[in-house]
Amino acid sequence: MAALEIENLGIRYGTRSVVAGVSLAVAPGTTVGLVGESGSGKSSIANAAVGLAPVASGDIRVGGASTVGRRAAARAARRRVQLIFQDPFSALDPRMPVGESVAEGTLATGRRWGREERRRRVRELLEQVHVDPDRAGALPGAFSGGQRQRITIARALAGEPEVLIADEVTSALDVSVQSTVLNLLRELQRTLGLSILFISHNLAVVRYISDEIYVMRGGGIVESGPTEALLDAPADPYTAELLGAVPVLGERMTFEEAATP
Ligand SMILES: Nc1ncnc2c1ncn2[C@@H]1O[C@H](COP(=O)(O)OP(=O)(O)OP(=O)(O)O)[C@@H](O)[C@H]1O
Repeated sequence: MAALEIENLGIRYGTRSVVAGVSLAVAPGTTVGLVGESGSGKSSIANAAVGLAPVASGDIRVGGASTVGRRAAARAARRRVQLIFQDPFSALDPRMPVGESVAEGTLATGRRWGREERRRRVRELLEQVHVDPDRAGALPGAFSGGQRQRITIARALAGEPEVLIADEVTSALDVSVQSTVLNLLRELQRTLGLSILFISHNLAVVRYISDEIYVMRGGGIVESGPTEALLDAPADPYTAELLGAVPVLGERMTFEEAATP
């Protein structure tokens, strides 16, 4: 069974349809990339998975359980998904010590936490994302953009998600910092067995991290497949166009070179 399964999804804001007939699956412990131009509906899909965008038709399931609707079972299924947003500068409350932000993330587990147990958990999570746990009392302003993004990842992990949705998580970061965040996600996936839906408009970034890729345009999927097969022989002209716009990561090219627009 897929960790995340989107079936024939339709999303409408009022009368405006922005996503139609989208189906995709993330197998357990894998990363699926969702790539496409701005406005193609990627973020709407991410938001719909956690109940922040209106599902007009179809279904989104986590481990077989539907996340759509107001029933308690759907709310519980939505808690099994954590979303990490693009902007590490606005994602953390500037007046709240980062350790408290991470501690808040544990609420999504639905369990009660003792004070000492939570404190230990926050330290462990910060260590997991390579942020010094002794800095848990510092405000977000004391950290760099890359560190803040890692702290938002720690907060998402605090909810013990089965599925992590990363929406343009590297877009606001300098290219030199992007690869450290991507490598962290790869490492966490290995150690925690996470399933990841990784959303970006940047094909080089998606290629670096994804086992499979879905290409989106105008609210629908135009093509999908295993990363290398899809990029070696794109069947859709739009994929070829996206591919033409970025240098290909090769043996001689570093991630930084390939990701620089
Ligand atoms: N809350 C909303 N209300 C109305 N329209 C919205 C809302 N959110 C997004 N849209 C519209 O839905 C369409 C898809 O937007 P979405 O953000 O999902 O695309 P995207 O591929 O993630 O693009 P980007 O990378 O720019 O965020 C756009 O035309 C956008 O204007």
